[in-house]
Amino acid sequence: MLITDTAITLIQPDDWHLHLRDEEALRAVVAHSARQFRRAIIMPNLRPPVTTVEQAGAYRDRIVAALKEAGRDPATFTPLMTLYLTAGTTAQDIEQAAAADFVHAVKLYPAGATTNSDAGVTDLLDQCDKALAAMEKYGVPLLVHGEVTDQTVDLFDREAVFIDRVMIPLRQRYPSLKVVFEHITTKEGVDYVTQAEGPVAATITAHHLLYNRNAIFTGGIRPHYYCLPVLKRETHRQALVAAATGDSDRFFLGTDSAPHARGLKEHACGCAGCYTALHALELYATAFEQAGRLDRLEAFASLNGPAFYGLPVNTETVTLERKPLEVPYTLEYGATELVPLAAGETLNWSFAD
Ligand SMILES: NC(=O)N[C@@H](CC(=O)O)C(=O)O
Ligand SMILES: [Zn+2]
Ligand SMILES: [Zn+2]
Repeated sequence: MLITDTAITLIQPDDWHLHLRDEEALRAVVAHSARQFRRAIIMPNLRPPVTTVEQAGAYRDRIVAALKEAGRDPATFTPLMTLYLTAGTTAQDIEQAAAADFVHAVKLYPAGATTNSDAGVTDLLDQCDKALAAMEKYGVPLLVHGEVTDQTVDLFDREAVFIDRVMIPLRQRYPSLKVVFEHITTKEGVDYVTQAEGPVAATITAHHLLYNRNAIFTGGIRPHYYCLPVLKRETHRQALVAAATGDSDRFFLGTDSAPHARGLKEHACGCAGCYTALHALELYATAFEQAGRLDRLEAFASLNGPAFYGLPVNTETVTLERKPLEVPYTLEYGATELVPLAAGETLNWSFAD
């Protein structure tokens, strides 16, 4: 990694948590991720969800076609596909996933926890024993949206309660199962991942590093800062920054870039998700620079993820220049519009093409 007063050059990063959607939306966003990242773990929460290897293969083909249509060489961006875990996922589904070179993980959405999670699992340990045992056996990682959906649990406590009610019993029953605690948002999440025995890691988004929950309520309600798990108080943000910029190799980059049409965000019941694929590395660099730890960006963005997934480190490099980047107010999104995170603000870094 090379850091000068005017630029940072690092091994090209990967995005270990990305929503690309489908059809028009996919065509509108895919080039943004392909511009900055070499690979990405593609979330399977489409409607209907991607539950089989066959569906994952077809989705991958649509991503590749969209890349070509956007004028990008598909050889420069590899979608790493995932399956959506349901009560119907069989050991055979997992065996097929393990045998398919383009499927890299299985994703747990607790039913009702987030966008397109209705097909998710209502009781993981009860419903998914055979699938989890097969994942442990074949080394297929389980990616978790780690929030309980119990309506008696406060929204801001759902991640911490998930650790006690689901994560700890899960890891006791399947101690060698690889688990990625996706988009962690709390000090409890950081502490758990730092201390847990066995193959456990976590992704952290740029928005959870940059903002606390005040961002949702600054001068009025700001729907473009609403995502799940929701932003937390400042002490949690600080714990996330310490984890991302610290010495543990268990934390790595996952943008959770989750596009929703502007009209569905600015709505009486607005969708959860922040769009960050446009300027992901600029946002992460801003957070690492604020912490005085730009030197840790490469491990977080480019080294720790491949090590956990057992994939090679990329050979290409990318450069961020210290040059103001004005984040646009809106982007085209099929026939509608998309509002990127930090719209209208100016960042100190610009990705160099
Ligand atoms: N993060 C979000 O707020 N939304 C994601 C789903 C998810 O990752 O939970 C989405 O698909 O829109
Ligand atoms: Zn999620
Ligand atoms: Zn997500």
